[in-house]
Amino acid sequence: MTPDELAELLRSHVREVPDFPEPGVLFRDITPLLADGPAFAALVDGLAERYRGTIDAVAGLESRGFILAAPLAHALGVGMITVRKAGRLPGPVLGVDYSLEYGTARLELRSETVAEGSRVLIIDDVLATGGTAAAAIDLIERSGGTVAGLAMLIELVALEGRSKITGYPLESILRY
Ligand SMILES: O=P(O)(O)OC[C@H]1O[C@H](OP(=O)(O)OP(=O)(O)O)[C@H](O)[C@@H]1O
Ligand SMILES: Nc1ncnc2[nH]cnc12
Repeated sequence: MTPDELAELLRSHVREVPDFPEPGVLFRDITPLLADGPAFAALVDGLAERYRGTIDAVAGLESRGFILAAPLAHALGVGMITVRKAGRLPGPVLGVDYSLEYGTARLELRSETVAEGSRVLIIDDVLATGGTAAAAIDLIERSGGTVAGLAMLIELVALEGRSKITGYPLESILRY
């Protein structure tokens, strides 16, 4: 599938929900994509084709990133790293506080799950302000990994998340 075809696949399977989870936010909901077996499979296949042979692990960002990271890691035959919200992982963990389009949060990672010098692909559904992605980069690097790239299904360009992660290869399939 070409990048344009993948973008169209996404565009036709993402629902726009105004004022969720709070007034003023236009929420991009990927659940229609996940519920469509052939569409979800085509997306994972497209990502696997793009990254095959170039990475050693896939890091998924809780929780929607997990849904993408697990099948992609499986398709590539590499491990999956879980970057989780505060208090979910048994210690010892590394943690970092960050801000969201709506609210603040904390991400944690078990650094033992990142092999020294491994090339890690960070994946998530949406890049908004970039706070989550920047926090994940910080955790992977403090754990000894190398961030080989970031893959986002959707990039909300107006929120300028890309400016928080300069110097890292960031690819988004669909930009609004
Ligand atoms: O670029 P940012 O402004 O940091 O926002 C992007 C993040 O926000 C959403 O996650 P959320 O924290 O809502 O959690 P969820 O996946 O559990 O719904 C989304 O899945 C990204 O992880
Ligand atoms: N507008 C949005 N839609 C879906 N997920 C998001 N995460 C942060 N902002 C979002």
